[in-house]
Amino acid sequence: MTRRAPAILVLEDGRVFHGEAYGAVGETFGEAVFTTGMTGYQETLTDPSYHRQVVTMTAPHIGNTGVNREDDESDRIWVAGFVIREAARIASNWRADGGLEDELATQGIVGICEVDTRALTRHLRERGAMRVGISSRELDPERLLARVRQSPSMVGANLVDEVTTGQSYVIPADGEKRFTVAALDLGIKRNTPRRMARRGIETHVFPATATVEEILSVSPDAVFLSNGPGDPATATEQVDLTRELLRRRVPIFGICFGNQVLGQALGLGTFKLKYGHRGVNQPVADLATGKVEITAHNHGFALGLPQAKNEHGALGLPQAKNEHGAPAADGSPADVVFETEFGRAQVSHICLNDNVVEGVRCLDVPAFSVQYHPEAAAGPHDADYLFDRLVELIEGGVRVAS
Ligand SMILES: NC(=O)CC[C@H](N)C(=O)O
Repeated sequence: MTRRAPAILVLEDGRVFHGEAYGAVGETFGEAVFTTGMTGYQETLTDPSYHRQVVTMTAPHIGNTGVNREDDESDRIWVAGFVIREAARIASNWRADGGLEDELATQGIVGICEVDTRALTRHLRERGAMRVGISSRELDPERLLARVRQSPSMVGANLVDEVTTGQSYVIPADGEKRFTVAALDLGIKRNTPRRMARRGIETHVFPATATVEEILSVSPDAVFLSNGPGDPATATEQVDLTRELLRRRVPIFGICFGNQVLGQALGLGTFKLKYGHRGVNQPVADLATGKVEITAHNHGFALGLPQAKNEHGALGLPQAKNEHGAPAADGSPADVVFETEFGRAQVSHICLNDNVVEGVRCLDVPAFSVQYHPEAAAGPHDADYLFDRLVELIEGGVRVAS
């Protein structure tokens, strides 16, 4: 085996990791984040929500299953850089049609391997997500650090226009068409229309700049607000559009960035989590049923309710109040109902690791959204029922006060 070129990774706070070039040889900058998924590197790499992020895989052995043409979540790799511990020397999977490293190199994605990813992850958990640079060209940490500190921050980054489709397109229903959904592409993953198609939904995907008139021109039964990269506080156009849809009582379902957009349309704020939630084993409670689901996450921001501060002075879940404004008897978060311009809304889901708001549901207009990923690419599938709730919402079967 030929020796790899040396590479360095330098964090904004000056911490340096040494490794070897993996994928394209070169230099890259972005926000350093980690994901704990033991599987699904291909879905991660091609998820547009990771645009401008340098992703560290905590799974220690990456590339084992190569890459295939079926698991891509979009038509390219979006991560700004890729950090792994050990590169698999052989790709072995019946669906593989290439190796991961070749794919990264072909797409010009700079990566680094032989990094102590456990130490890097612990550092990010202690200090929080921060900017990072990887280089297999500039090997002087001080010089690279200066460039890291000049690179743009994720806070305030408006990235939706960089990932959205240029043209609208249609994903047909599987079998008989029952419904039409207009999806606003803020960085949509391919598996979402696929999950909808299974339920007889034809999805019309629109660019992020679509107007209400354009969206309503396909007579949608519901509007879907997709996941996407960047700081949701910059999504003012999409928030305005969502407010107009709420005013017209068009059914709405949102995922991740879409949840942050719906939440803002309801008057909530967003805030940056210390190091975010990324992985495929995050426990979420559905407060309507009391069930806990294991879910896929990829978010660095979350919705905060106006009074939202927990005992650590952070995170999204407020002091539980019932609809009369009194503290819930058992402190149950299920009673977190808040007033919006569009009637009452409720926190529908929370993350059991840290109480972050993971979903909201309107009680007086037909709209709901979740911060995590029911499309489950890559897995697990516990939250698939949310697409059934979308169908129920369309059919008017979801509890919507008159
Ligand atoms: N997956 C997503 O939609 C991410 C939303 C947003 N960019 C965040 O980091 O929170």
